[in-house]
Amino acid sequence: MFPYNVQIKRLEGAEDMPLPRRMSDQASGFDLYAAVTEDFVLEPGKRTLVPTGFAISMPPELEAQIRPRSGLAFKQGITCLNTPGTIDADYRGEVKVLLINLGDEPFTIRRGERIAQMVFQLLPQVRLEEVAELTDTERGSGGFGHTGQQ
Ligand SMILES: O=c1ccn([C@H]2C[C@H](O)[C@@H](COP(=O)(O)OP(=O)(O)OP(=O)(O)O)O2)c(=O)[nH]1
Ligand SMILES: [Mg+2]
Repeated sequence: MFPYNVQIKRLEGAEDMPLPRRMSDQASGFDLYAAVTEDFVLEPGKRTLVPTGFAISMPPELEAQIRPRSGLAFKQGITCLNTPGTIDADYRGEVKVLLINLGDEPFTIRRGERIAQMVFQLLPQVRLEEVAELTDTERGSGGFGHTGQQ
């Protein structure tokens, strides 16, 4: 049922941190815990890179996405600035979460709080092939709302 093994390594100073965790059996995301060493106040309109205290290694056909938690976004305006954040399969550094406060109030990031979630995705292996002409389609180059609003 779980065919993809992803290795996870706790980083120095994060021995006490919970590992990313699914909060229900079939949750898409593993919730990520802030590994800040002290409380950090994120003022409205500001952004910060939050450590998680771990690094991962996954098979090349996977990527991981860092996504916001909707509760934090709805209640406090806290989201990921670069959502979805991309964790490349060959990245071995600490997974970090780029949070921004789009709310009206300062938001305190505390160690051990769940601040985002990590979703693994299958990534098709693609190589780009340069050509002089592309195939024709009905849409052609129409886009950006060319079919109208309704
Ligand atoms: O939310 C994020 C986004 C990225 N990363 C790490 C893992 C990822 O593999 C690496 C590079 O991310 P990305 O490709 O998005 O950033 P870049 O600006 O293109 O940096 P690089 O030139 O290092 O690829 O940074 C995170 O830890 N959290
Ligand atoms: Mg990159």
